[in-house]
Amino acid sequence: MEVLTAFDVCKAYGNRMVLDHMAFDLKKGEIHAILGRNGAGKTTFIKILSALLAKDSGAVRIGGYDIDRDPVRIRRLIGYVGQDTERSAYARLTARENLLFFGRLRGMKEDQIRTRITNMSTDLGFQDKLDTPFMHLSGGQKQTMVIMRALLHEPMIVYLDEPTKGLDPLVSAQVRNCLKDYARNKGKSILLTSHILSEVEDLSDRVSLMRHGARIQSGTVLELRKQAKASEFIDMPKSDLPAATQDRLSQLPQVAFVTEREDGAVLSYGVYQVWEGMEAILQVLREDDVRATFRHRSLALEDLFVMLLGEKEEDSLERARA
Ligand SMILES: Nc1ncnc2c1ncn2[C@@H]1O[C@H](COP(=O)(O)OP(=O)(O)OP(=O)(O)O)[C@@H](O)[C@H]1O
Repeated sequence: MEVLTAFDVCKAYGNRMVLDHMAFDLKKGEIHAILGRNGAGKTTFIKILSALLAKDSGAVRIGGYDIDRDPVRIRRLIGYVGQDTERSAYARLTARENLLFFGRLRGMKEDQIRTRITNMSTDLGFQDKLDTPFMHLSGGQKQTMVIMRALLHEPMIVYLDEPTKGLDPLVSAQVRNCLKDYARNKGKSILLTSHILSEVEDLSDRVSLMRHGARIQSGTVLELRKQAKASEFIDMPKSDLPAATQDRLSQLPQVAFVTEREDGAVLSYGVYQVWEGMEAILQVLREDDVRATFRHRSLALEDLFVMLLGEKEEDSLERARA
């Protein structure tokens, strides 16, 4: 059952189209991640879904309400964790005072707020920070408190814009467990954006890929994996491969996709059949008398990101498999 549907949502800043007929839906109890490169329009879209920013056209329904007719009711149904953590709480109040204040504002009873604070702070290892003024918390601790603020009144839908940005690995894992529990055991829905693809893979039931303000793909991580142009990768240090060998390898019919790791140090050759691919690659290395260290690995969400969203896709590094 859908708790949120959005159709044909358009938004321009001046004459720059940022959302171009964006469509999206969120089901009850679902964690749905929106992925896209910087500037794809994710934050703008979430602000529109939160009734914080007006769209130019299109339709959004949340919990049976239309966002143009019932923005106030819709705001009551959602919790929002934006990227501006600093301005999401009162600096001089302690974390507990902030949470009590926002809970009261949401119409919660005092004992209900206190119980939620105790439970969430235990889950997130935040008990000993509750009485620290917000301004004296570290960046990660502030972020944790802002997440608690969003979940406090147990809203039907929570939007999280890069929720674990700036958190250490332990706290990130606690936040992820807390979010999973919120969706799986309380039946709530979560929309998140993240650039940490392992996190998306761990958390999400569904993923939507966004490019230039529009959704270009949607599905489970498994479904997206099936669309990949290659399923196995042979990684080799670029410095081990002369340019001529790189050319020959990229021309191999067994190689469906070539990508370069962000730092430019490693080339990844995507193949369908690992043995067949490896044999062909080794043959070229032998013929060119090149000694290269190489590593085999299976497809990661990062590879999908480059294949489906990356600029390299348009750069002809990738060749369609005949
Ligand atoms: N208030 C604004 N006025 C003008 N342009 C804006 C405004 N807010 C965002 N933009 C532009 O709209 C585009 C989409 O921005 P948005 O923040 O929605 O992207 P995003 O996908 O969330 O990016 P990121 O992953 O970097 O957070 C960007 O090019 C941005 O510069």
